Amino acid sequence: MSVENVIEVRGLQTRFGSHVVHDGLDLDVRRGEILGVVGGSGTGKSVLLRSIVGLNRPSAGSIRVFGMDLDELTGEAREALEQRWGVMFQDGALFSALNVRENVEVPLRAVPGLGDDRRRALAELKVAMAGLPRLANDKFPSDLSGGMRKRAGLARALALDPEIVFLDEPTAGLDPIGASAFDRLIVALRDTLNLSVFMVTHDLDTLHACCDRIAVLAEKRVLTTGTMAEMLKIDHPWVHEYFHGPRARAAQPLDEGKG
Ligand SMILES: Nc1ncnc2c1ncn2[C@@H]1O[C@H](COP(=O)(O)OP(=O)(O)OP(=O)(O)O)[C@@H](O)[C@H]1O
Repeated sequence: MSVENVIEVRGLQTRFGSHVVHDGLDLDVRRGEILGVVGGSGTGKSVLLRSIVGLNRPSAGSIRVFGMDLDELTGEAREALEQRWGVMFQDGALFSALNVRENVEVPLRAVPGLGDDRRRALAELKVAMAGLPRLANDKFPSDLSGGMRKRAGLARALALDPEIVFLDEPTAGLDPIGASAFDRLIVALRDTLNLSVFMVTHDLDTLHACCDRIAVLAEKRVLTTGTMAEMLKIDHPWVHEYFHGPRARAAQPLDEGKG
């Protein structure tokens, strides 16, 4: 059975002035998978996410999402493609002057013919789906904990019933219990909504708990992709240190740690 790729990146080069961040980067994201993107600080994980969603223009190479190149689309066609994904940025990127429900309503305002009541009800549904209590709807970002802000950002990413969700370090800054609850939420949402998930993370527990495959960014490209079991066998200094270092051992589920 052939695997359907929802994202295909080929020969991507990204440069800022003389600083080359990506050079000859290839990556596939398969429909229905949770792909974890890891790499040292500054290897260009967030820039890759921003490039795929069209916020950063590549210097060379191609990025196709659902078989379409964002750069070749204009106007309504580009908007239609952009509405097939949702992005949760690292700090939630919420509008501080809007409460949680109003933040989630922002993308819904682009839907033609959606009345105020229905838009409000839909936003409240997404807030609930992101695991926030009803009373969170009326709170402003400054009144929320870091974990609640992340969930509000997730609710906004889900507003338009996306097929792909991009998550930039979803568990960063969360306590271990909050992070593990967030991991479970991501898997549950993928399963119930048939999402494909592109997730930048440093969190080894999240990689174990959520990710079907992992892509490692190093040397300006995707050095390797595979399952956690495959990562454990890679003989590259950074990959080995990352997946076998002290933190990795602590994150390993007990059955994997044996033998
Ligand atoms: N708009 C920009 N202009 C110039 N340089 C940039 C810009 N955006 C990112 N960079 C540079 O690109 C490199 C990669 O940044 P990026 O944020 O993608 O790293 P990262 O892998 O996500 O790191 P971290 O794990 O620390 O978040 C960094 O050196 C950063 O300074």
